Amino acid sequence: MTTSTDPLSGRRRATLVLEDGTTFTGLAYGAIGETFGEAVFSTGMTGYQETLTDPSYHRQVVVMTAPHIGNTGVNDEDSESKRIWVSGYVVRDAALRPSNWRSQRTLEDELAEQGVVGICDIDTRALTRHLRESGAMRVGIFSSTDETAAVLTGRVREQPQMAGSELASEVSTDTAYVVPAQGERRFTVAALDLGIKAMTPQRLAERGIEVHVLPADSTFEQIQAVRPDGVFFSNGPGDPATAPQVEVLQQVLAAKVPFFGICFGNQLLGRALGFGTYKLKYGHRGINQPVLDRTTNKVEVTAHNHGFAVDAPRDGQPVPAPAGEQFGQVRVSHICLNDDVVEGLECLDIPAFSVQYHPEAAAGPHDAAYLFDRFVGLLESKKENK
Ligand SMILES: NC(=O)CC[C@H](N)C(=O)O
Repeated sequence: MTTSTDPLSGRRRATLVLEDGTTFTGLAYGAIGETFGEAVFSTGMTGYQETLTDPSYHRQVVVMTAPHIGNTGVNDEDSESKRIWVSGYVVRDAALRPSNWRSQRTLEDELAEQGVVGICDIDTRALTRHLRESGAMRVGIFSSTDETAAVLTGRVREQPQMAGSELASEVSTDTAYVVPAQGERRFTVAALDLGIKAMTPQRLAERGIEVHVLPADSTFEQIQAVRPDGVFFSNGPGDPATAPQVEVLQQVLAAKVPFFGICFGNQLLGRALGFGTYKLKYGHRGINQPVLDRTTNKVEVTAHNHGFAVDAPRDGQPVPAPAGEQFGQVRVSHICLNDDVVEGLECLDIPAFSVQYHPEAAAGPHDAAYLFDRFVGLLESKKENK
């Protein structure tokens, strides 16, 4: 494949190679070099800064279906963590210059500075359709090698699969920290950082919760040490089937400490209750996914980023938790209206629930903000019964 310079744009040529041998030729975007990951697509039309900095995208190459990316630049306020986590970035038409009153730098400079290899000027519709038909798969982006397509395909196939990868430990905080409650402190929550997005503790703090963010390898004793009124498990990258935190969560549930989980946290609640998790063909990523909340029968438009899902009875009928009597009855509380994928779990006998999507809404619609209030409700009822 050639890495010669395109005379019109002055950019180097770059190649995207999927593990099935499909290749797309475009132009280098961001850092020059090579990168690998799982190719996934996001349908969000805004919020690329939040997407790029969401630790759940660790080891994924994100293809944006919105054709024009970079228009609003990058600022110091919207990042969901301290760095960009995607391992590669694929866009159709990179904005030549940002135009937004909040913009402080260009997206391309940010990608280059953080060493994120990307590609632009490829047919992202064709690539997305391919991923939709064939499923998410391993991919490489190359802008610094002249090796043949066959050689590059072979190198892509040597990369680890997403299924079976334990990644939360690679993105979690090394040390615990506290996000103070805004206004009067009403509750203390221990939040296990499996790849937590900055907006999540923020949403809790806004409701008078002091949030103790703890490293992913925290033990039940370390969680108890902050004397929490409730426990939260965050979003995060990787395959939930590999997560060692399930045992800790079972201890939390057995102790009847109020629990709320988001995304990876929902998958871990599913596994702690004895359900399986499985890999979706191409996942849900975007900010316009319709979900039904069975408690209110309301439909909400929600932000998603998940490639795995919980395998639990979808009809919403309560069933005994397969992991044992101590967990009581559980039901699927939320369902995706596009494809019937499980989007939420609710325990009926212990104070625990979770959702597969993103009520913190960064980026995304705020329809699901009520879930944080539901958690506060659980914390309140537990405190009253103490
Ligand atoms: N955003 C998340 O927490 C993602 C969870 C998990 N890694 C998945 O892809 O399904």
